[in-house]
Amino acid sequence: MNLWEYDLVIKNGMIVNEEKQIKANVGIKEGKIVEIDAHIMPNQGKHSIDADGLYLFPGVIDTHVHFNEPGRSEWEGFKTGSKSLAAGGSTLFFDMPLNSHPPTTTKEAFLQKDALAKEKSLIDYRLWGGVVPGNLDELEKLYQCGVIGFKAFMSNSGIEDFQFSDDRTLLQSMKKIAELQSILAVHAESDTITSFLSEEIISRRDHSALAFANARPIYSEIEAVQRIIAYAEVTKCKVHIVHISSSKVLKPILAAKAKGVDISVETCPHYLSLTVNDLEKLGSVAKCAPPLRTKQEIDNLWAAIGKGEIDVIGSDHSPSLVSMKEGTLLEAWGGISGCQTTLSVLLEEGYWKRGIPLEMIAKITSANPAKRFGIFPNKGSFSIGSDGDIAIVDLNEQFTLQKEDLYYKNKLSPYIGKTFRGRVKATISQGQIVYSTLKGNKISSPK
Ligand SMILES: NC(=O)NC(NC(N)=O)C(=O)[O-]
Ligand SMILES: [Zn+2]
Ligand SMILES: [Zn+2]
Repeated sequence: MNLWEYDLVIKNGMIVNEEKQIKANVGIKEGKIVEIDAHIMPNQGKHSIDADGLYLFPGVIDTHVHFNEPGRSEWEGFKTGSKSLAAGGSTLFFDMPLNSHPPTTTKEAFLQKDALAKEKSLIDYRLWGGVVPGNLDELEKLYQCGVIGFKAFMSNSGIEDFQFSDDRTLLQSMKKIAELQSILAVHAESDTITSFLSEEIISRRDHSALAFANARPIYSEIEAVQRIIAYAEVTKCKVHIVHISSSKVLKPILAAKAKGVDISVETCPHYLSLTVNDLEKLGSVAKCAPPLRTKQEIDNLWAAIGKGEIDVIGSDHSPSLVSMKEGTLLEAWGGISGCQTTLSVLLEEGYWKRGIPLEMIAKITSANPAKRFGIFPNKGSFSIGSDGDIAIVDLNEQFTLQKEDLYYKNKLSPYIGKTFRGRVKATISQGQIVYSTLKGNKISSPK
């Protein structure tokens, strides 16, 4: 007979879901939420957490990380990557097909990566499959392996072993992905525009932040988005536009949605908090593509979030060796490490500075991604029968991020030294406490 009714009880926390906040106790058993009630007694749980004064968010689903394993595990890896996510309140991630080697463009590569993720990840995960010129015949096999969706680039990916897709590759792959009823995530920048403009600054040897940003302009994103929308209309393929840097890119996406195109959109914490001036000041630690924009663009993206126009937040954690961030801005690795700081950035910039409701933050970090990628309500929901995936947050705790706080293999972050209000105190993934800084009478286990 089981002595305990629940494996874990979290009492007195304020539960935040996409619609409302309620104060209740939560009972978790065998990895699932089995009770949400004002009356569960804490001693009914084998383990218990006193969350009085704390907020319980549905575990953050990070739809966009590059953990580089196998092949480039010196850059990150499933162990350090998932530990960083857990420390930031994430309980599920979708790993991108590129920056690992081999890239996840074949069934064999999928199986190799999946075995490593299974062995090493602290939290739950899914893998993206890659679309590259020449791997059309692999898409169905990848789908059968259980990929969460497919990813293609419309411009240079920054890495030799993952080529961007020409228009014909896009059309053929989208037709296939539509048949499979899966989804294509797209890095939408025009290669023609970005390479044309980049050649100019390279020949001028202009290494300034503004030159880099101007060589990857907003209209290059808009052009790519418009083209992919046209291809979505032709093929009826579901699409998801990753990491938009400006609300101007949102306009054609919203217009397509209104016309019935099955399209969704992601932005990242860095487009919601950092500007091209920060790139100038911080250097290549803040280099990414598309690049950081202006304060006005940040405000406009937040306004769009307030209106519910952005579906999903992904960190686009794209780490590298520290040495790859040295040298000039044009040579340095393009990608920001950010998977640990998503919730803190959203709480500071969204909730505290701009009054974005906590429910909206829960929606774009958890409920929406789960719905869009077909895993709701098992994931992304605070309800009976859902996975016990919870981030316990002290909204009022202020902290200044230190390099030593980071669990990344390479401790790079544009947020080191920045102060945030809202700190993750513990993370529960499928009922297991995978991260906790709760102490003393706040957390108890059988003696
Ligand atoms: N090779 C990359 O990881 N690229 C990533 N880099 C960025 N965003 O700067 C991305 O997602 O495009
Ligand atoms: Zn990208
Ligand atoms: Zn990425």
